[in-house]
Amino acid sequence: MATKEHTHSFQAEVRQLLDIVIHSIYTDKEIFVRELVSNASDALEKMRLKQLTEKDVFESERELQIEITTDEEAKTLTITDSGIGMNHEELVENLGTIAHSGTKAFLEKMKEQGDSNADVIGQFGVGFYSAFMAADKVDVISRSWEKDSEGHVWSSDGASGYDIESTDEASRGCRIVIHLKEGMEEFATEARIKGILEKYSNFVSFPIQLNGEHINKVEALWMKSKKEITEEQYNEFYKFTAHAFDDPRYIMHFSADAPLSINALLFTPNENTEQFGMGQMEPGVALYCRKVLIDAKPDKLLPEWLRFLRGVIDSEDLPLSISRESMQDSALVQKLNGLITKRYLKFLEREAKNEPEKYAEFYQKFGRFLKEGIATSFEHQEQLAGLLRFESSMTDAGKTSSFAEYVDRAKEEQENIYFLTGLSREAIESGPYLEAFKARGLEVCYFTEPVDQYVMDALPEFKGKKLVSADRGEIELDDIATEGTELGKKESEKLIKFLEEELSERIAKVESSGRLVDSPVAALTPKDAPNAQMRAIMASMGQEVPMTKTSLEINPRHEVIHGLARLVDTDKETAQLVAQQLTDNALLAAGLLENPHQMTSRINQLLEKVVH
Ligand SMILES: Nc1ncnc2c1ncn2[C@@H]1O[C@H](COP(=O)(O)OP(=O)(O)OP(=O)(O)O)[C@@H](O)[C@H]1O
Repeated sequence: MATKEHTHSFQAEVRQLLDIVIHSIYTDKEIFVRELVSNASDALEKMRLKQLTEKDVFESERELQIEITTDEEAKTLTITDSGIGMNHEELVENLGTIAHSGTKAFLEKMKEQGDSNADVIGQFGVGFYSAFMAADKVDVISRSWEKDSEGHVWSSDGASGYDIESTDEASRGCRIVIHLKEGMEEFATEARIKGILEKYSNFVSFPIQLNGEHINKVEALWMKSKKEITEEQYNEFYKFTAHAFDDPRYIMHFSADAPLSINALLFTPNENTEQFGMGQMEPGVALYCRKVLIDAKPDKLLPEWLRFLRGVIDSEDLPLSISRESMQDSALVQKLNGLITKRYLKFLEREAKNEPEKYAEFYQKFGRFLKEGIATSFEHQEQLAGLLRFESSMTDAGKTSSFAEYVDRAKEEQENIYFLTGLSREAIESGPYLEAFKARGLEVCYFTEPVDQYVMDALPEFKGKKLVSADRGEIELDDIATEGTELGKKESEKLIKFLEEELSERIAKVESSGRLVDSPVAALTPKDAPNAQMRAIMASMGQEVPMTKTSLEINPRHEVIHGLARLVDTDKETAQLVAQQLTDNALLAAGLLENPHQMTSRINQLLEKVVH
């Protein structure tokens, strides 16, 4: 029963805010339910803490919960909590002025923009006052937890001010009655409210009853300690949040207090659906703030190449009202992104070490994402490079290795890590480049996926060792003693001169080197020019492939080279044919031969000479 009447004016800033809220064309009006439920949950949490220390609590036996009722006839939505409540002074302070910084920032921004831009509400959230987006009158019936406190009814139409009356009929906590304005009747229907609660408030720690039905039955597992959770619970939670039918491959659950307060539960799914040609996955790690959903599919929370992860990240440090648009620029979100990505990669490092076979399976399905990470940004390159797996000239077919293992196997003074890209292990091993490295005991990593060319182009080094493609002309390899006598210096110079003249249209440079073992010649790609793999990718993408002349390396110990050197003096015509054919052979082996048509007639000419 009301006994005393007060009439209060809103602080000027509140009036300004309400004016914007009421007249805004912001479409996501449902967020006011989230804001009010979140306030109720905060008030309950404060009550829970009070009960630990205070003896004299009003209605101390009352259950801590949120009750929501809808009344279609009266066009009202009522949200009741048994939290700490507010006394007269607190009602004036909290619901008549603007206290929290988020709303202040909101008003600043509005002033800057000078109009009631719809998006801005979504960017900042306006807490309690958002109720006026849907209401033409709001009653707050509240009684503080303190024993000697009185109950009050705060009431406003969101215009100039509000009334506060005392009442002796209030229970502890807050009952907020939203009188819906015309066109907002949907918020008085049970189904609509149920949908909103399921979307935003599924994991609120206190029971939420909607018209007597308990709605939020799934626990916010990520806020609990690992020890309290069974594998079964994790799996069930994964299925619930990721809409999955199978169990996850990896579960990573951690919490941290510094530098940010984070509770994260991340699931790596079993299958990579992108492998089945099902299109690009959507990001699926939801962002929460103290168990209240901020965004179910934020696309800037983690790097794009982690889009396969599912689960939840909860950070107390984020304002509840942070929205999709403002997330991208939020320094906090960027920090979260960096921290969590690092943690996840560390997690994978541990898994790879402890259970290499399980990791190999993961890598087979999800390695592509790690490679995407290397190719698209520098930020986590070193960690990502450490997670790569590949076959090499020192592993058996089907067995993989890592860069760290490569470095362990290499001699300490070896400054480079050598690799080759190709279509398959066989293609690389039958190519012209490997023999020089094999003969010197140098390991070469094999990369056989088309995307590898981009990955290796983007990756300059691993832990101080340069990554060098073994088909590059500028690599200096030590001379080694192999069988056969070397061509004399004079003959060699003469032969090189002849070859450079004869091949000038196709070849930039001819050199004699100790690199080759079994082949008479090899074509090497100059520095910075696209190699065979890259040229194939460019051509398949319809890009113009630049003309680059390769250099030709000759093996001064090879019989064919010795023979050719003799022919230069004795039979120039045959020498020319042999030189051209050797070049074609080298380009063909390197995957660089663009015009094979002349080969057949040339081979026929050579055959004629042989059978004569
Ligand atoms: N159900 C409630 N029970 C007790 N106090 C409440 C309740 N709802 C709101 N309040 C008080 O009113 C204040 C203002 O609420 P409002 O929603 O505008 O901002 P906030 O909750 O502080 O900020 P935000 O919503 O951005 O987190 C709260 O800080 C709280 O003290």
